[in-house]
Amino acid sequence: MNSYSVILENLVKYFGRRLVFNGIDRRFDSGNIYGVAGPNGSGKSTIVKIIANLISPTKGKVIHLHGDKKINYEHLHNYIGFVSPYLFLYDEFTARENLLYFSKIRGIDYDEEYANFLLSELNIYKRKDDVIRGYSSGMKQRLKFIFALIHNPSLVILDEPTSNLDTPGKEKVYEIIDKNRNDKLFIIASNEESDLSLCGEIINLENFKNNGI
Ligand SMILES: Nc1ncnc2c1ncn2[C@@H]1O[C@H](COP(=O)(O)OP(=O)(O)OP(=O)(O)O)[C@@H](O)[C@H]1O
Repeated sequence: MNSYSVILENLVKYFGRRLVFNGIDRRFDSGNIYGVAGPNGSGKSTIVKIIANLISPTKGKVIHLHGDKKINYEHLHNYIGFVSPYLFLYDEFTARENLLYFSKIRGIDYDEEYANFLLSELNIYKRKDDVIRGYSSGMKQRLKFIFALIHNPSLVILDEPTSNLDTPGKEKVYEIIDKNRNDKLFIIASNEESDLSLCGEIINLENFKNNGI
């Protein structure tokens, strides 16, 4: 498996005149788990969305490397798994249909066996043919993990990964992260101490608020 890296070069984000963060230079390498911390509104979701190329930085850039090859943004979705409170599932479809259509949209072969394995791991296999509308918030969160992992991505970005999860759900998520920590790159945005305790290195966004004055 090739290594995967994300390089942030002088990343700056403003929304209008409000500075979110300024001057972030970092390199993240696979085989590691990185944390992004900071109080509510400090920019954790914003920075991970920028890393996933869902929104643009005001200044600076993000480089994704697979081995020593730079990845074009149009192919980025093949390499990234993203769990986020901002990710929406199709409420009228079942879990299985959601996974199937998601794979089609992404142009990846749907691996039913692997999907069933993940559904069992996350303990929602028995509900896979129920429409999502009837899922609890914790079940939806479990399904988001399956979405993030189904295409075996090199980079897994987790924004508030354990929100709505019960203790067995959290433990399962930590177990999956631990199993994959050697060959994937994990970036976890969270304020939960138990999430951050998995991380070898933590960026606190409070340290990137100065205006350069
Ligand atoms: N689309 C947007 N337009 C304007 N301001 C925004 C937008 N998205 C986020 N912000 C602002 O950017 C700042 C950072 O928000 P963000 O959601 O990244 O913080 P967070 O650290 O993830 O917060 P929380 O811990 O509450 O989830 C906040 O001041 C927020 O109001």
